This record gives sequence, C-alpha cells and structure tokens, in this order.
Amino acid sequence: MSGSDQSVVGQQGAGALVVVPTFNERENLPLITERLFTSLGDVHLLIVDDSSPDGTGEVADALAADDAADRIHVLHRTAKDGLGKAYLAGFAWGLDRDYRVIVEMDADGSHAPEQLHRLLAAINDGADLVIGSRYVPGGALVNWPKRRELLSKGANTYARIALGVKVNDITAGYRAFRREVLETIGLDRVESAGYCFQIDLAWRTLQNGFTIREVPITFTERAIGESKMDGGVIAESFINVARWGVQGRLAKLRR
Ligand SMILES: Nc1nc2c(ncn2[C@@H]2O[C@H](COP(=O)(O)OP(=O)(O)O[C@H]3O[C@H](CO)[C@@H](O)[C@H](O)[C@@H]3O)[C@@H](O)[C@H]2O)c(=O)[nH]1
Repeated sequence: MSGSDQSVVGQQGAGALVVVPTFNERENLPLITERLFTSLGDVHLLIVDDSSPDGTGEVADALAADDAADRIHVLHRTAKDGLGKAYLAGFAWGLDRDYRVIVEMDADGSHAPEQLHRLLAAINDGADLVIGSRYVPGGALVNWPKRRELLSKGANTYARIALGVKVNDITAGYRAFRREVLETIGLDRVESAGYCFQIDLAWRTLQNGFTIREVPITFTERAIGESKMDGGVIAESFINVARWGVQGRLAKLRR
C-alpha cells in the first residue's frame, strides 16, 4: 500500500474515494487514472489488484509513487478472488479512513470518469446510493456485444421480478455510495463473491431503508484487454437472487 491517509478538500469530489479493482489491466490503468484526475482533481483513487500476472500491481505502485498530491493508493491482494471480494476489501479500506463517499468504477474505460460528476452531484443532492445507469432515458451502450447486452438486460429483468424492486440497472458497476450505507449494511453480510455483488449490495441498500437513484451514463465496451465474466458469475447471480427473492417474500408473509 502506498500513499498516506487524508481527507480530501475541494468541490464536487470532496471526500470521495474511487475504488478500481484490477486484474490484468496494465495498459488500461494509466489511461483511466489520467482521465479520472483530469476530470476531478480532488478525488482519491484506490486500486485493488489481485496479483495480476501481467504486472498491473507494479504499474499501480508506479502511478502512486508518481502522484505528488498523494491521491493514489494501492491494495495488493494475494490471489484473484472475484470482483465482489476485491470491492469489499477496497470499501473496508475506505471506511477505515475519512471518506464521505465511496465510488465503484471499472479500470477498462467502460465507465467514463468524465461522467463521475453526475453520480457525485446526485449524492450531494441527498441520494444514498447512486447507480450510473445504462437503462434510464439518456443512458447508452456503445460497442457492447449483443450477447452481453441480452445477458445484462435478462439479468436485470430477472432481478427486478424476483426481488420486486424497481431499479432499471441493478447489475451496473458504476456507483457511488454514501459511507453510511456501507456502514449500515455491514460488509461482512454481503454474500456474493463475483459480479452478483452488485445486485447483493443494491438489494441490501433497499432492505435497510436507503434510497437508490439512477443517473444516465454511457457504458462503452473496453478497447483493450478482456472481460473477466464467466459461467460461475452467472450461476452465482441466478441462485443468490432466487434465494433473496424467496426470503423477502417469506419475511413479508410473516409480518
Ligand atoms: N481485483 C480484481 N479485479 C477484478 C476481478 N474481476 C474483475 N476485475 C476488475 O473489475 C473490473 C470489471 O471487470 P470486467 O470483467 O471488465 O467487467 P465487465 O464484464 O465489463 O462487466 C461490467 O459490467 C457489469 C454489468 O453488466 C458489471 O456488473 C460489472 O461490475 C462491470 O462493470 C475491471 O477493472 C477488472 O479488471 C477480480 O477477481 N479481482
């Protein structure tokens, strides 16, 4: 880990930690870092690397060492352990410090740092969890393979019906949390290791009485490297969502 602990001062990004999980993103990481700090100079960045074989962790360390403003931090984990686990480790790191807002963002450029101000503005406006949504008016997909789009829309429809929630893009990975949401949910209660983690957190956010607001974003398919989505991720989502749906309905019946 590098960099020192400090709260951030400034305007829109003040007190915000952007958590970026990485696995084999050596070429993407410098590009997204540059774009992030060009867009919002007063956020902090935490890179959570799972010992990427391509040397992403060393690239992250070099970026942290070169940042004179000490805004970049790196968490090195020993093995690839899933997107959800990487985020939870990053959130725990952020909650241990003074950050007011914790952001999720991919390393591959799918989530434009230039649109982060939209998420932070909604937090400043009182939302508890803000989802950068592809499926609200103004949201868009660029170059995403048709099969990924169908999978994503299918997963969203399934989750909406099974859980009885109204979120349009509950699988989205571009998000901003007010720190109280994560503190109240309790990170150790989150059950999903993979991408189902996104649904898991949104579901628990609502169950704990917090609000979710969706703001439109443009999701652009990565130009470099490849997705780490696999069959295990899909199976975990299917099973967990079904289980939460049944639990939620039983709890309602008992009331
Ligand atoms: N540390 C770590 N990082 C990981 C791991 N798996 C993936 N990542 C990182 O997590 C980010 C997203 O992974 P991708 O594999 O590129 O995601 P995607 O298929 O494009 O999926 C995106 O869209 C989904 C919604 O449809 C989202 O659910 C998902 O979060 C993500 O935003 C990238 O920065 C990638 O390096 C892991 O096991 N460990």
